[in-house]
Amino acid sequence: MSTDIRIGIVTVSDRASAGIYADEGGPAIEAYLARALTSPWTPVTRVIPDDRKLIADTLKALADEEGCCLIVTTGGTGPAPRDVTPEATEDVIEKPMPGFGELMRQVSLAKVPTAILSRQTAGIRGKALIVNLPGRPRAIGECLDAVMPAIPYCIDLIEGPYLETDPAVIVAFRPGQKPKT
Ligand SMILES: Nc1ncnc2c1ncn2[C@@H]1O[C@H](COP(=O)(O)OP(=O)(O)OP(=O)(O)O)[C@@H](O)[C@H]1O
Ligand SMILES: Nc1nc2c(c(=O)[nH]1)N[C@H]1C(S)=C(S)[C@@H](COP(=O)(O)O)O[C@H]1N2
Repeated sequence: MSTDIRIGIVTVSDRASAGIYADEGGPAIEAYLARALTSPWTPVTRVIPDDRKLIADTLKALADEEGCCLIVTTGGTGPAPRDVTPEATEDVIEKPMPGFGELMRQVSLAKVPTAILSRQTAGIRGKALIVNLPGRPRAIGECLDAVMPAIPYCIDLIEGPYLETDPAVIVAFRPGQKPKT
């Protein structure tokens, strides 16, 4: 079992990558994970435009070369012509994990009726779990609160590192194990 926990954080936004606005999404994901995880980990961050091949190449590099066990993307999940993050994710994953998108849309719908416009998905590439989040920075906590309890066990199952969480923030669920409270 590796102890070097590396997590990819990818902002997919034409405007943030061009410097038209400051990227708030990547830092919000990093801040969320810094609160939720007690295991030491290293963020590997990227800010890139909405280009299908570039997104796919970035996800591949983070999984295969950077050794990230988890890669969280933000942005480019909607219906606009340039929104291609789910397609790029599907280009590189070996196993789709549709439950992530289903649950995130379900919880998001309680916050905003346009939650159904996000095509956010997730999947496994090698020993990495890739999870898409919508671009709006406030969507990050809304979505991660829902799926984070299942992420450490998912990473156990793909033979990644053991992620410990702060139970005051996220109670990680591992079947057969008493949850740490
Ligand atoms: N990375 C980000 N940092 C800060 N604000 C963001 C970011 N991504 C999106 N937003 C905000 O959320 C709104 C909706 O996101 P939208 O779907 O238009 O952007 P996107 O498709 O993710 O990025 P872009 O249109 O620049 O490629 C934006 O108008 C912006 O205010
Ligand atoms: N939790 C949550 N989900 C959300 C939103 C949000 O504000 N909060 N915005 C929605 C909107 S308005 C859009 S267009 C889609 C896609 O956003 P994206 O293209 O920025 O990824 O995500 C949806 N999902």
